[in-house]
Amino acid sequence: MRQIMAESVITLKQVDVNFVEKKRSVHAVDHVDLTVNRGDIYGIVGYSGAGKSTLVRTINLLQRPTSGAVTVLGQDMLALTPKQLRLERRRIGMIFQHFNLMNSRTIADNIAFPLRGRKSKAEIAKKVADLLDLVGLADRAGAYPAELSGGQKQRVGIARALASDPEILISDEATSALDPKTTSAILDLLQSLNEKLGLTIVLITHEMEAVKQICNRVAVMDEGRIIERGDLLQIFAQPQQQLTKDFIDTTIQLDAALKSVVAQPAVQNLKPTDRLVRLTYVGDSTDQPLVATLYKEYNVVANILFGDIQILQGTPFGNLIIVLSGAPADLDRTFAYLKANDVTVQPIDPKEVANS
Ligand SMILES: Nc1ncnc2c1ncn2[C@@H]1O[C@H](COP(=O)(O)OP(=O)(O)OP(=O)(O)O)[C@@H](O)[C@H]1O
Repeated sequence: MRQIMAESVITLKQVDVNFVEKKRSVHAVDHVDLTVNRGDIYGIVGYSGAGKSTLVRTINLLQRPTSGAVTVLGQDMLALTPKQLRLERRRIGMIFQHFNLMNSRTIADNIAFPLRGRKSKAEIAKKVADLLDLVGLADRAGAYPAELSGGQKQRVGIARALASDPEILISDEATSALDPKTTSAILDLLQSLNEKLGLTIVLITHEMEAVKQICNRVAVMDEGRIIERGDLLQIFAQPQQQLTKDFIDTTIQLDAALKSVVAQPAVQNLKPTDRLVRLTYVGDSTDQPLVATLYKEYNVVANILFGDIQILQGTPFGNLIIVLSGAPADLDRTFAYLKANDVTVQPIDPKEVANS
């Protein structure tokens, strides 16, 4: 059988960035290893100051690492001459939070800018028209940036980044200045470019929601280090680090759900043997068969107080807050059954939630 091997397009090995200033030094990136494969949409998530921007800027050497190795599309980036580096950077597009457009030039001129002197006027005009079409702005070629909405400006940023047909696109908080609906539309556009053009995307963000929408792989960054990484589904199903869990919980607004759940009578009047738990699962088990099985097979009644099912890469990701009532031995068998079926069970202490 023919095996399709993943082709690595970005490899960072022990990349370290230390900013030394007069009075202090900042270890912005701390010996990071990272491999991004062709066709990935690789999310890097972390709070402000975690080192995400600095890390991704080492990919195209906008930031030179203090030490470590950077290989992009088979090139040892640190071995390139300045001229070679300029050429290599054309294969790595970049988009930014604040769009970085030239306000005195039209949309078409902004997109044409990286192509000047490299192609004939007619070729540039054709390319710009194709790019505007690709990002859904075919009718705005003559407009100026100030006449566009934030989402439209980012579409121009994307078109400009694609002008030199890059194989990799780095997105540095590209949706952070946009409202949720516009964010979602821009993420959809990035996903369609990944599919249509085979574009590899590295997406840095402080919003797990964005990662959830389009990424197939994710790394969580904290204090310059990658503290956890993996396939999106694997990370959502079995997060190991508290920070990763916190980021995932933001996507289901769990804190708000817990607060309202613990105020409900079903929780206020828990019997000593009742168990208030959170169930998390990735995959086919949906709430209804699960609840039916617990009752039929184990005599345990499950009262669902909160349920959230999202679809990640076509696979359900479910979170239930539930009261389980039954005889202690039946409850024990229920927990064993849930564990065997890869459903994570976490006890919830109502007092702790109420006081948090
Ligand atoms: N050129 C610089 N000189 C000195 N310190 C810097 C420089 N660039 C970044 N830093 C510091 O490095 C750390 C990491 O910053 P970085 O911008 O990479 O984080 P981030 O996760 O991208 O956060 P944000 O989303 O806020 O940009 C921060 O403490 C920051 O102050």
